Amino acid sequence: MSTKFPEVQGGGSLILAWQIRDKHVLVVGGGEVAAGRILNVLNADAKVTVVCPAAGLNEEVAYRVSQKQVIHVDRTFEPQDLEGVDMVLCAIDDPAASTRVWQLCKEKKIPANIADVPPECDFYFGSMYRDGPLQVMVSTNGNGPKLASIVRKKIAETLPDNMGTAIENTGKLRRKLRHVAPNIEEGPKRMKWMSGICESWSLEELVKMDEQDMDNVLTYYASGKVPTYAEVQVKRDVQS
Ligand SMILES: C[C@@]1(CC(=O)O)C2=NC(=C\c3[nH]c(c(CCC(=O)O)c3CC(=O)O)Cc3[nH]c(c(CC(=O)O)c3CCC(=O)O)/C=C3\N/C(=C\2)[C@@H](CCC(=O)O)[C@]3(C)CC(=O)O)/[C@H]1CCC(=O)O
Ligand SMILES: NC(=O)c1ccc[n+]([C@@H]2O[C@H](COP(=O)([O-])OP(=O)(O)OC[C@H]3O[C@@H](n4cnc5c(N)ncnc54)[C@H](O)[C@@H]3O)[C@@H](O)[C@H]2O)c1
Repeated sequence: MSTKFPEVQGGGSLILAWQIRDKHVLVVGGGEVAAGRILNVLNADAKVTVVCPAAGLNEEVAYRVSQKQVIHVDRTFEPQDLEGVDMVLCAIDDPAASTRVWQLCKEKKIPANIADVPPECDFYFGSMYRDGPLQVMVSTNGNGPKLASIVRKKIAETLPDNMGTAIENTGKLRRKLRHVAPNIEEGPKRMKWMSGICESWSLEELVKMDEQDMDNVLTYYASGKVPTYAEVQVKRDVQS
């Protein structure tokens, strides 16, 4: 039966942008897969501890340890390592030990990912594209990780190189707008005006927008008018 509401399509994942800034992430293992996990969580500003015998560290993980980007515990995993930890990422070549890590995490209610063991994952990793503030993640929900990487590359090919800069500038403009119109009651007007700018300005215009343009475009906000890029440039000519 078709209704006016979206059909529920069970069997998917809840894809979120998890905020782990300054949270404690424990990475168990220091091989190639661990290196990828470490980069992912460092990119999200987490505080990272790696537990792994020094002899097992690969070149990239050893580099992160030497740069003090992560704390290194030079031995195999022990249950006390879970003390004060907010998330666990396990990537070791010892299935029995990794199942033990998983069980302990469940006892302590710590979200965990045991690489390559879907039944022992609270969340899966996905294939990631990053351009400044823009992140695109592709998941095949366990069906084909290699295909996730192929789809991610196809999506990335369709995105302009400067998409990240356009988004960064939009973020700056939105923050400035909140200074100009800080009141909660202004929410609907603020959102309508901001959406208007995003819809009517081209990507190139958003990329070119500098501080002076931002201050000029914000002078239109009070009236609710969404100016064109050209109108904002006219103000600039008068100012110089
Ligand atoms: C996306 C990516 C992210 C990342 O890990 O960062 C990722 N795997 C990647 C690569 C990859 N992994 C494997 C191959 C070999 C080819 C192949 O098997 O297809 C390749 C290809 C390669 O290495 O190029 C082996 C593999 N992977 C899993 C199993 C167990 C199983 O399926 O039961 C087996 C062993 C199967 C066996 O023994 O035969 C399971 C998982 N791998 C996931 C994520 C989660 C589901 C994501 C999704 O479905 O979208 C999930 C469920 C859990 C998790 O680990 O989080 C990353 C690509 C990053 C990139 O390049 O952009
Ligand atoms: N999801 C994925 O994308 C993916 C892809 C390839 C492999 N894997 C799986 O991830 C796991 C790790 O792969 P890898 O290529 O990084 O392996 P690796 O052999 O390069 O690294 C394993 C690391 O675990 C360490 N280790 C072993 N037992 C430990 C313990 N008890 N405590 C702490 N450290 C311990 C070793 O010293 C080594 O550093 C394997 O199980 C592999 O099947 C996952």
